[in-house]
Amino acid sequence: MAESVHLDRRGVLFVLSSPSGAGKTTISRKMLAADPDIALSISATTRPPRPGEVDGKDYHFVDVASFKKMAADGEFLEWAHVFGHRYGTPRARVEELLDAGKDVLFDIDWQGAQQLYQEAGPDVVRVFVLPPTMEELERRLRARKTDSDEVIAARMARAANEISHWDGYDYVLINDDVDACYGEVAAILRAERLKRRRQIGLIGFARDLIRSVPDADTTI
Ligand SMILES: Nc1nc2c(ncn2[C@@H]2O[C@H](COP(=O)(O)OP(=O)(O)O)[C@@H](O)[C@H]2O)c(=O)[nH]1
Ligand SMILES: Nc1ncnc2c1ncn2[C@@H]1O[C@H](COP(=O)(O)OP(=O)(O)O)[C@@H](O)[C@H]1O
Repeated sequence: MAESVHLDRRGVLFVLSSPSGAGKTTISRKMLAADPDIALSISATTRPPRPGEVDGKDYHFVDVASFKKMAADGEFLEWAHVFGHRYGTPRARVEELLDAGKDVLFDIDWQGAQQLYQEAGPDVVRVFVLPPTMEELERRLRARKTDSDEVIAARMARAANEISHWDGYDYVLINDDVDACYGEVAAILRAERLKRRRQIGLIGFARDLIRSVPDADTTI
């Protein structure tokens, strides 16, 4: 059997955004569990941890002074205020993952998606997840049992604003059935990985194929 071919490619910066409660964390976890070639960008945040969240795994939980220092030192690829707290993407981990040949998953809001796109342009793939209805969104926020009524009300109040940015994304999905939605997200990632401009190894591979034909007619 012929040796299998491995071609180098540019990593995908895969952004998942949604109004709070629509299911992006659930979908992210499925992606990370199923696919060893993509890893999560772990954001820093000044919001307090929720029960079950692990420092350094879900977020880096930091105080405002530390966050401000990180921002002033240029440690963030992007950062934004969300729900009265600061959230930012540390640059170093993203660079390390890309250097190691991984794709990177970002669970960030529309402001982050916009800033990342300004930094990394065509390497970024932006996916927005919508809830089937606003009633279902609120039901999910309550079912999660991680936030007080006050926090849930603030997240619902902000949801319409977040949704209004849907048209700044490359793909928009409705998370009705979570497995179906995850299947769509996985299909997007598979197709984006195959894009010609990401497959930088193709240039040499195609050239070698052509050169390997002794009397190739390469005139057009
Ligand atoms: N711009 C930006 N947004 C972030 C970052 N990390 C998380 N977010 C967004 O901040 C919002 C609040 O996140 P969180 O408090 O974990 O609640 P969630 O909406 O239930 O996931 C979500 O829209 C996240 O996508 C970040 O590093 N940068
Ligand atoms: N398609 C779905 N149908 C029903 N419940 C869902 C679905 N997707 C996610 N959930 C649930 O809704 C809640 C919010 O999901 P989560 O992934 O935390 O949202 P987000 O990260 O967007 O805030 C969680 O309890 C999760 O289990």
